[in-house]
Amino acid sequence: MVRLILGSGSPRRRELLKQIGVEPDEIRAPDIDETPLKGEVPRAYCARIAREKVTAVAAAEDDIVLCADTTVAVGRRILGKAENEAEARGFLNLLSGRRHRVITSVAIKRGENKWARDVETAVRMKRLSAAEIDSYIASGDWRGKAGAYGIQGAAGAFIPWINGSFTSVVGLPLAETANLLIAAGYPLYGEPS
Ligand SMILES: Cc1cn([C@H]2C[C@H](O)[C@@H](COP(=O)(O)OP(=O)(O)OP(=O)(O)O)O2)c(=O)[nH]c1=O
Repeated sequence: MVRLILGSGSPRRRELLKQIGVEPDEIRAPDIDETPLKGEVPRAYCARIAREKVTAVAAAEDDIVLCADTTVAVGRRILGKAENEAEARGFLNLLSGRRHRVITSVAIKRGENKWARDVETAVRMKRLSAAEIDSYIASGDWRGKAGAYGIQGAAGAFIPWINGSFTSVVGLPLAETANLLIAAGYPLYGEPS
């Protein structure tokens, strides 16, 4: 039986996999430097980080390792996870009333073989009032989330429109992830005949 290692400490990614009936055999959170390179654009950054995460997770030859990275992009600007309330406020002020992009890159390896997909979704955030920002910051729900919001929580009320993949915004694009897992030999819908 093939073993699946989820190379992610994100509870969202574990939940999303569960949604399609996938329970990892093990969780090994990668520890890499997530600093963008000088002049690096968001999509290239996100793709690089997901691939670095999967490289960083040690696994046996026949194990499948799955990693991902979610990055919020405003033009060429990369918004990762805010470190404190002030930074989170800054992110929300920047996103307020604007369209931005959420990119999730998924990377899988099995032995020497690697597979990857980058999924981009356009998201519009309504213009936020001071009261909305204050209340959201106080809730703490921004913590640990790229761009300092989680569409799956209270901030869902701030997002009137997306074009793309909802599960990708939450942290793992399930349609693409399912395809990658199957390509790597994971028996998602039973053993291949
Ligand atoms: C935009 C957005 C991001 N997020 C989350 C998904 C990711 O967990 C997080 C982005 O951080 P990531 O660096 O992608 O992942 P992580 O640090 O949580 O976990 P790991 O590196 O171990 O895999 O933001 C939401 O939950 N909802 C949203 O709407």
